[in-house]
Amino acid sequence: MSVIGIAGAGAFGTAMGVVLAQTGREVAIWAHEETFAEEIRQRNENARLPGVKLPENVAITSDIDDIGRSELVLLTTPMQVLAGMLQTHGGRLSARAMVACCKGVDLATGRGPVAIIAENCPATVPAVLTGPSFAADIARGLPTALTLACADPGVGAALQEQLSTPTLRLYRTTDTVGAELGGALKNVMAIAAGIVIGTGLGESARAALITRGFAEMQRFARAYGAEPETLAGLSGFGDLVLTCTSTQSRNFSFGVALGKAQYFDPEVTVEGAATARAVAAIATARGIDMPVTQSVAHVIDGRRSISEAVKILLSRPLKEE
Ligand SMILES: NC(=O)C1=CN([C@@H]2O[C@H](COP(=O)(O)OP(=O)(O)OC[C@H]3O[C@@H](n4cnc5c(N)ncnc54)[C@H](OP(=O)(O)O)[C@@H]3O)[C@@H](O)[C@H]2O)C=CC1
Ligand SMILES: O=C(CO)COP(=O)(O)O
Repeated sequence: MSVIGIAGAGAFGTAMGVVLAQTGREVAIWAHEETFAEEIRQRNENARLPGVKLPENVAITSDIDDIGRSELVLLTTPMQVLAGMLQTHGGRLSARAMVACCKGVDLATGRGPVAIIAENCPATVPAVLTGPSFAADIARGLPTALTLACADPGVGAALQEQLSTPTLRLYRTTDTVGAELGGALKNVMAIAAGIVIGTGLGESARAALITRGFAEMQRFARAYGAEPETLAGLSGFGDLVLTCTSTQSRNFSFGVALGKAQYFDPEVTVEGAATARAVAAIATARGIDMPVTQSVAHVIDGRRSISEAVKILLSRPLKEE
């Protein structure tokens, strides 16, 4: 039986490993540090996904060769380390398809995961798995629906079959650009929504922010040739709603902490921060109007206070919706 390889032993990689193993398949999860791999093996649990025991058919390894010959590899590292990881290890991965689960835009290059996979692993077919799904929900077997995007329709259909489970329902598209941008941009909006709630601006303001944030996401994605339907689907609108309204979201919680001027653990993965900076820079260079994203980038870099950012957003010229 073929092994499903998972590169990145965080909450999401572990949750995917658990749910896929429940269908009887062999899964190998690669951690980049042996000490962490050993800790997971000892406890039969990953501290990044507490309370979830690993089934017997999930192996934890720190040897990239243990996932090297997998037919299929899920890439579950944070976005900002994806390029470095594939530059180092991509040559050892011979998978026919690699499915990026990370959400964001690479700050150094302005690229999404598909372009990074294509550059580092040209023989593989890149795909994207994204949508509204907290790792803890997936691992607990709660119903979850995601978008599987692959430009090759045949490979996309095969991946959809391979990665769907009784609780994880995948919808298919060939629009990888729309899928990866939806997942990247919703995290920026979640930080903004968190700031709105943290500063006490209210639920009405959050609804306005989500709606105008969605308009902004669509504008940016359109400039890259994405299909509007993709943005309106699970990978865009669906994930935007989840992440902007749940305290389970790290991006939202980071925004709340910013709004309340409270400490936030820098070790926590907050993909929207680097993505806000990356997208703001691209938007400026390409003349794409992205006021919420620009404000988030300014606030997290300390170049603007939250009250200044809100004032600027509210004093923009009145226009048609
Ligand atoms: N958690 C969730 O609910 C969801 C997450 N995602 C996405 O999945 C991606 C991963 O998130 P998540 O699993 O939550 O993150 P976590 O913070 O839980 O884990 C990230 C993992 O990546 C590891 N890592 C760090 N640097 C490297 C590297 N250079 N090479 C290999 N591994 C590395 C970390 O190891 P260490 O700490 O030991 O350095 C850690 O185990 C993100 O893009 C996120 O947006 C998508 C949907 C849901
Ligand atoms: O992407 C996610 C849900 O779909 C997880 O969101 P956070 O990274 O904000 O926790």
